[in-house]
Amino acid sequence: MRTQADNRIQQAFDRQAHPLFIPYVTAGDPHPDVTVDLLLTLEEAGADIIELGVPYSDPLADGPVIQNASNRALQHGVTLSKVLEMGKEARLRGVSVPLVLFTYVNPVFRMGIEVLCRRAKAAGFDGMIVPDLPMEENGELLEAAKRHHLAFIPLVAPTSNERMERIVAGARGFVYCVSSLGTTGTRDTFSDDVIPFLRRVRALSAVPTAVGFGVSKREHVEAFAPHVDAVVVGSALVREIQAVGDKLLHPNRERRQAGHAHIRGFVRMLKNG
Ligand SMILES: O=P(O)(O)OC[C@@H](O)[C@@H](O)c1c[nH]c2ccccc12
Repeated sequence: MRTQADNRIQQAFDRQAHPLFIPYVTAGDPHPDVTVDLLLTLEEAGADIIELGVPYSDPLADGPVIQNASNRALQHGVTLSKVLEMGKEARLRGVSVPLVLFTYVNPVFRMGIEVLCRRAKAAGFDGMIVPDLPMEENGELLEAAKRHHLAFIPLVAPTSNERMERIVAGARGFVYCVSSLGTTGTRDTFSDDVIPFLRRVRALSAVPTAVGFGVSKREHVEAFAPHVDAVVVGSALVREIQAVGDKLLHPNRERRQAGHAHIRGFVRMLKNG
């Protein structure tokens, strides 16, 4: 039985041309007051689903770009609770694309799995990604997510091998295929075995598949497009946001709008070429 959240994410996959474009941004970077404006800008630019990252002090899976974004957000006191409030504000201000809460597992345990799932759903989130919670330990979160109609989106890596089937079997919303080992961060090229890996996951998965890690150029999107249902772009976008951070925070409205126009242009270039 498809739940409402699956439906909102599933509707995105049913209605939009594939691959969908899924940007990741760190909530609170460059400032908490800018985050919801950025979500509106990303939706205007054509984002089909948005991954909103909770900054964390020990982001093991992240490269320097997102580590720095997390640090900037943490300096502004951004917490999991505040990110949930941003989700609520985004819905009130008309963000309609599915929102996926991205968080490391510690903040989840600190808030409590049941409380987090209830509050995330109430705040308008449709799914969640928790990269440092292995399948063998995700049972309680999987159950709570299902109870609260939140899609639990697992990560699979080229090294998942025999665990891949079980990881994919628990997926709701979509499966996140990690293109390469190591941490997040833009890459110029990808190994030849990424596409066979993507095809393997797609053959196993009952839900759509997305590829992330390193996607930063239009040619990456074009190369992966036939083999996935969505592409995720984080670091390359976070880097652009940092580049126009001063504009996004400028007291002058025209300067702020120029910052948002830059982000819209970057997303459109990646998504549409
Ligand atoms: O930054 P990249 O290389 O474009 O990859 C997406 C990534 O940023 C986003 O999905 C994400 C941010 N932090 C993560 C940690 C683990 C897995 C995924 C992520």
